[in-house]
Amino acid sequence: MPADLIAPSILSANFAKLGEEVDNVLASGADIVHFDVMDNHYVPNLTIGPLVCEALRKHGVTAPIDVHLMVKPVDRIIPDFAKAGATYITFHPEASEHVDRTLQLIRDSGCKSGLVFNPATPLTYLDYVLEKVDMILLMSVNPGFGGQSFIPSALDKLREVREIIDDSGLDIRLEIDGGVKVDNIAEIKAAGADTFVSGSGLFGYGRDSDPNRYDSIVGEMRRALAGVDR
Ligand SMILES: O=C(CO)[C@H](O)[C@H](O)COP(=O)(O)O
Ligand SMILES: [Fe+2]
Repeated sequence: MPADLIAPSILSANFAKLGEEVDNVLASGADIVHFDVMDNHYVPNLTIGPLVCEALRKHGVTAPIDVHLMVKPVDRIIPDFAKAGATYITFHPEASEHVDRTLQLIRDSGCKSGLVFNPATPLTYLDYVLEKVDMILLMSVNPGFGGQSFIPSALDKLREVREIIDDSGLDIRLEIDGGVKVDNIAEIKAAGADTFVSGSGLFGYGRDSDPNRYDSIVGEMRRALAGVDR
């Protein structure tokens, strides 16, 4: 069974001291850094690019960096993120002209590849490309902003994807993104997720981040996860 990975979304971190924030949340026991890239075109918000990813690597971050691309077009930014130190690069299939080519480009760039599904995006995008996918990311909010509420239909979708992955016998992570908190993380794992993005639930969206709380929140998430089977 794949290990549970906690993936703080730095979208809700204090950007004025990002390196410190990432160090603190990783020291609290989080596993991978979720890096939200928004282009004010595919989604109505604008965030960070390869320079910031590279800066985190230069700062000394060695944990995997999970780049969630919410951009259109997709392909031209992939080599830049690979050079900047991305570990995973995931993208929304409807933002790519050629999904198979984009997945291949990510792997050829030396990164792990993933497809992201919005709440209303059908899973048929997985047909024919499953063998080129290292991660499936299900959105449990509509993309563009942190701090939104978990959309419950994502639980059924998780169960569906868990079955697809298990039936395939492939080594594919199943990540959930949006509205994940201490109080719902257990039922999300029970539905099949193994990688849990949490932004506002960890850093605190719209209020001051408090590094002293990261230990206790990551600890509470771990305890909640330990109590359920996938
Ligand atoms: O991709 C995202 C938004 O498009 C973010 O990763 C996501 O919303 C995480 O933030 P929160 O845990 O606050 O929902
Ligand atoms: Fe994300």
